[in-house]
Amino acid sequence: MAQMNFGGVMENVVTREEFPLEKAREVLKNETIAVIGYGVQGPGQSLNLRDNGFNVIVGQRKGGKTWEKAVADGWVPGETLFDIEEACRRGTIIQYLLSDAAQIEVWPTVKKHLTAGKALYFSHGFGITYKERTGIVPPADVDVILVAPKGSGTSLRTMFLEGRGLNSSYAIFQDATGRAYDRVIALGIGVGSGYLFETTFKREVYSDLTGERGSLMGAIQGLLLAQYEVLRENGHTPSEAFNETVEELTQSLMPLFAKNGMDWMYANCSTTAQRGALDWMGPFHDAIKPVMQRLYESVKSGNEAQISIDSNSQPDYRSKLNEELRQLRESEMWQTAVTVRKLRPENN
Ligand SMILES: NC(=O)C1=CN([C@@H]2O[C@H](COP(=O)(O)OP(=O)(O)OC[C@H]3O[C@@H](n4cnc5c(N)ncnc54)[C@H](O)[C@@H]3O)[C@@H](O)[C@H]2O)C=CC1
Ligand SMILES: CC(=O)[C@](C)(O)C(=O)O
Ligand SMILES: [Mg+2]
Ligand SMILES: [Mg+2]
Repeated sequence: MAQMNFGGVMENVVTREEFPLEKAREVLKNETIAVIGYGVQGPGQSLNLRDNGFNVIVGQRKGGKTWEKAVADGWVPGETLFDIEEACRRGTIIQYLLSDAAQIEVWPTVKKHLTAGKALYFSHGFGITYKERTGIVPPADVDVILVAPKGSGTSLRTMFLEGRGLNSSYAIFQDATGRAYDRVIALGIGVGSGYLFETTFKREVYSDLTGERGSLMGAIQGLLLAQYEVLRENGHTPSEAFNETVEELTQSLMPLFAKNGMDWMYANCSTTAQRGALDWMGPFHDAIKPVMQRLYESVKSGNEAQISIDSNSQPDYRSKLNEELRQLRESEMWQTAVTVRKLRPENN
């Protein structure tokens, strides 16, 4: 375990150098890893595990698009692809990668096959942390562990194929066998993580729900739209409003601060821009902070979890989500984006 200094605070980080793939294979050589669910994380994690030489099977509802996708990806029905119950029976490690709402519904089936010494693995602290709402309470004689890739399962797979790893956080909720640490780290390496950051189930779910509702997904759309609207309301054309709000951010300025920090991005802009940005970052911060605090409280109280459980357990939740995504796609700002993207050098 390496100790690293993050802005003056020391934290534990596991590196691939200290826990190489060969060691991970040795730790898990007698295990059958059953990946349950083949949505977004399921394919990324199971294919990386398979390519890394682990003994892995997939459990998925029979029929339907995701079963077909698993077959297309080379999982063989009756050999490495089973219905959920059979995969749970065969697995010594059960990677529970159904959507968080579906985990509640399928829990009785999984629980039945959690015999002594098995491990139950999550990629989110949701089910365990909000157990009063999910009813997910594992038996005391199994390991309960977490590896949460900090990004989409799609990126986990593409970055693995590029020979890079996506960073993940890891946690141990219950160590029944004395092997929970070795198991969780070996799985973290196996699914294609780069570095593994230590956390707890609760801290993982609180930060993850805040991040996706906040700067990563919810707040970013709110911020961009507010600026786009103000520009449009003041007579600016769609292309001008979009270029000045989104395109310049993602194509020019975001890569600069991703690479070398915000001060470096600022330093590569005009002195006029730097003066204005340094003056306005304060007011924006002060306006947004109360909303962030409200969001965190809503996460902590379980309110956000309950909203997601209630909506995502409706039979028509997929079509409702798709309808909301359609409205976003067809908004003027994101329709302008379609035309602007065509003008990028790589699309010409
Ligand atoms: N999407 C992502 O990239 C990330 C997801 N996670 C976590 O990983 C876990 C899995 O998430 P996703 O891959 O997004 O899941 P998902 O929403 O793509 O669903 C996974 C699978 O659940 C199956 N499923 C849905 N309802 C079912 C039901 N009632 N019975 C049986 N199967 C059902 C679907 O067929 C699908 O194969 C969750 O805990 C999530 O929070 C963590 C990091 C990123
Ligand atoms: C991709 C990811 O880590 C998210 C945004 O938290 C999620 O999909 O839940
Ligand atoms: Mg996340
Ligand atoms: Mg999330």
